Amino acid sequence: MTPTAILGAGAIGMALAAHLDSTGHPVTLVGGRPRTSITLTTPTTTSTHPVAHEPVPTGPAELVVVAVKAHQTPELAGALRVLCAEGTTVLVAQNGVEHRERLAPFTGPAAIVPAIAYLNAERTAVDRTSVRSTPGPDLLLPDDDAARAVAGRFAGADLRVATTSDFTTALWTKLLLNVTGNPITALTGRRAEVLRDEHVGAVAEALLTEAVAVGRAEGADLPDDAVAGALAWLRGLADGATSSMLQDREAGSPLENDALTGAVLRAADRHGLPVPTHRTVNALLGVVNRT
Ligand SMILES: NC(=O)C1=CN([C@@H]2O[C@H](COP(=O)(O)OP(=O)(O)OC[C@H]3O[C@@H](n4cnc5c(N)ncnc54)[C@H](OP(=O)(O)O)[C@@H]3O)[C@@H](O)[C@H]2O)C=CC1
Ligand SMILES: CC(C)(CO)C(=O)C(=O)O
Repeated sequence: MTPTAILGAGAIGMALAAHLDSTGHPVTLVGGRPRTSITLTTPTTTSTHPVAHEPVPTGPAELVVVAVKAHQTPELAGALRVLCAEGTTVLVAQNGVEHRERLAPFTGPAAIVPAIAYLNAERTAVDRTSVRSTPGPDLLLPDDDAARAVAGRFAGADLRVATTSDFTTALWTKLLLNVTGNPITALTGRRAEVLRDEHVGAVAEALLTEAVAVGRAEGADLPDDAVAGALAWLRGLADGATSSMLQDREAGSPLENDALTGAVLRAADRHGLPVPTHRTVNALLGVVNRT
C-alpha cells in the first residue's frame, strides 16, 4: 500500500505533506501538477521535502489526504476508487461542516476522518506554501480510533494536532470564521487587515450572530461570547494574512461559498431561521462565481 497519498497539493495539502514527510512518512502527490519536492515556510523556518508524484494512483493507500476545495471533491471520484480499500483512512482537510457527507459517496470501505484546519496557508508557487501561525491547534480531529491513528502519524511534526469529543461544536466554531472572514476578504479584495476596519465590523457581527443561531439549532454548544470570540480571532490574524477564498478570487478560480455560506443557508432552512445577511453575501459571491 502507498503510505500517504495527497489529493489536492495546494496551500493546505502541501503543508500537511511537508509535515508528514518531516516525521519520516513518505508522501505521494496524486493528480494535479507534477512536483519533485515541496517547500514549507512557517514563521520560524523554511524546509524542503521530497515527494513522489503519480498522475493517477496505482493502488490503495494507507492514508489519503483530501485537500482540494470542497466543490472539486467529485473530480476525485476515479482516484478515490483506486486509493480506498479496507484499512484506508481518508483525512478530509477541508472547510465547512459536511466533510463526511461530501466524501462518503467516493470512499467505499475506507474510514473518513474529518479535519478542521486552523493553519493560515498561502500557496506562493506551485511547489511552495507559506503558513502563518494562528492560536490553538493547527488540526482538530474527532475523538475516535481512526482520528487518533491519524494524529499519531503527525507525532513529532511541528504541527499541533488535537482531538475533541464535541466535534459538532468544533465544526461550527471554525465555520463562524469561514463564513465571515472568507467572504469579506474575497468580496473586498483585501487581506485580513480589512477585518479590523470598524465599518466591516458591523457586517461581520451580523454574519456571526446569524450563524451562531443556526449552529446552535444544529446542536453546536456555542458560548454566549461566540460572536465576540470569532471576531477577535479574525482580527488577530497576522498582518498580511489572506484567506483561501481571497486566493481563489485573485486567481480567478471558483469560490468555495457553497460549502461555507451555503452550509449555513441549508441548515437555516432546516430550522426555519432567518439569515438575511448570509443570503445577501451568498448572492454577491454567486455573482463573482459567474463572472
Ligand atoms: N488556505 C488556508 O489557509 C485554509 C484552507 N482550508 C481549506 O482547505 C481546503 C483546501 O484549501 P487550499 O489548500 O487553500 O486550496 P488550494 O486551492 O490552494 O489547493 C487545492 C489544490 O487541489 C488541486 N486540485 C484541484 N483539483 C484536483 C484534482 N482533481 N486532483 C488533484 N489535485 C487537484 C489544485 O491544483 P491546481 O491549483 O493545479 O488546480 C490545488 O493545488 C479548502 O476546503 C479550504 O477551505 C482550511 C483552512 C485554512
Ligand atoms: C480562517 C481562515 C481564514 C484561516 O486561514 C481559513 O480557514 C481560510 O483561509 O479558509
